[in-house]
Amino acid sequence: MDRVVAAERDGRTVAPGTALLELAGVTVRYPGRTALHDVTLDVAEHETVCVLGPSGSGKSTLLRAVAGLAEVAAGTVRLAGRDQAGVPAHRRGLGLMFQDHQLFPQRDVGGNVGFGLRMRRVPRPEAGRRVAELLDLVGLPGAERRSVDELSGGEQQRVALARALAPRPALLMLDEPLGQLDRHLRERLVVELRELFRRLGTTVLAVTHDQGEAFALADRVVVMRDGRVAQVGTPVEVWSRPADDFVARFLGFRNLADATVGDGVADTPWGRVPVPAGTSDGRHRLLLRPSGVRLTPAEDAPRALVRARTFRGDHVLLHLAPERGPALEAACALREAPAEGETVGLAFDPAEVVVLPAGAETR
Ligand SMILES: Nc1ncnc2c1ncn2[C@@H]1O[C@H](COP(=O)(O)OP(=O)(O)OP(=O)(O)O)[C@@H](O)[C@H]1O
Repeated sequence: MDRVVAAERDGRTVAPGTALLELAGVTVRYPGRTALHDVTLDVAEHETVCVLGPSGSGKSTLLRAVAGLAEVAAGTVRLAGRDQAGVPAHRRGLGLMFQDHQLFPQRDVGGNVGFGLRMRRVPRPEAGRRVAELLDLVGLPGAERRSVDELSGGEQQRVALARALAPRPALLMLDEPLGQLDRHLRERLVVELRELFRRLGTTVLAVTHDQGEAFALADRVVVMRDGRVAQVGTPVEVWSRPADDFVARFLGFRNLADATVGDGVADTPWGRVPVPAGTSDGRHRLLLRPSGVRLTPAEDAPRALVRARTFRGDHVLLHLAPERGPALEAACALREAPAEGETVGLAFDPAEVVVLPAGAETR
């Protein structure tokens, strides 16, 4: 496959190219509601971008706007520099794989994967070669003649992926690509997909509500909230510096409170908490990562009751009811974890305190 060879040669060693997809101020309205507000986003060539967000935040609408399946009320969608206004969905050169991947049950695996090639009148021998190559790539070598309804869910998902990739789309768009699979299979497929996209040099825009999946797959993630972009960044950036209270809560953090900082220490509902060097004085919103809430035998430390413990594999999450302030979560090694009902002293590690903008509380 020439493109595979080229991609393997150039791969990700080339500097990120220009944006393949550019959304500028894109707004989409449905009757009675605006599903996307003024969304601006670039996806570079060879990049995988995952759109994350709660149900109803506009993730699918964003894909639909790019695909030409939702009317753009304001703003522009450009692909390879060309404005897509008025370009019908089937002329945008996109590969689509939606959650209900709907293989054609009356066609065998080869018929499904080759569907887009027949539509494009790719000559039979070449189409056959490409189908075989793609089945190899997705880990189903020689499966051409198998019937799709005898495949497992994961295998069907791979066939759907091969079908989306067959016409060599400039941009592959995935909507909850692994949504219906069990966790174990999803975790495995996510690694395989990432590897596959790297080899092919595919540019991908994917939507998922699963944070783990997005972080494992994406070069960058976009967190959506109520039709707007709440944050864009690499998984590490978003995880280590959530833009605001909403993103922090979406990522599963619960230890959030208003605080007043002075001389490197914050006054919080839980007591005094040291903050990272360089934090400006004044009002802030603080996130205390559970890993930064430490247990201490110090007599003068603020105290908390251990209400519950949740086993998390490599650590235990303690659900604490502090004497002062709202509930806190603390991560602690299994062998050091106190029992439920014990009272413990608390200390806070400034390296695990994240300072969010003041007034960022969202709920
Ligand atoms: N065809 C439609 N007509 C009217 N409203 C719609 C339509 N499609 C979506 N919406 C609304 O637009 C908003 C965004 O929907 P969208 O499907 O983009 O969200 P999502 O983030 O993909 O959600 P989910 O994770 O549940 O799939 C929602 O409030 C939804 O109810």
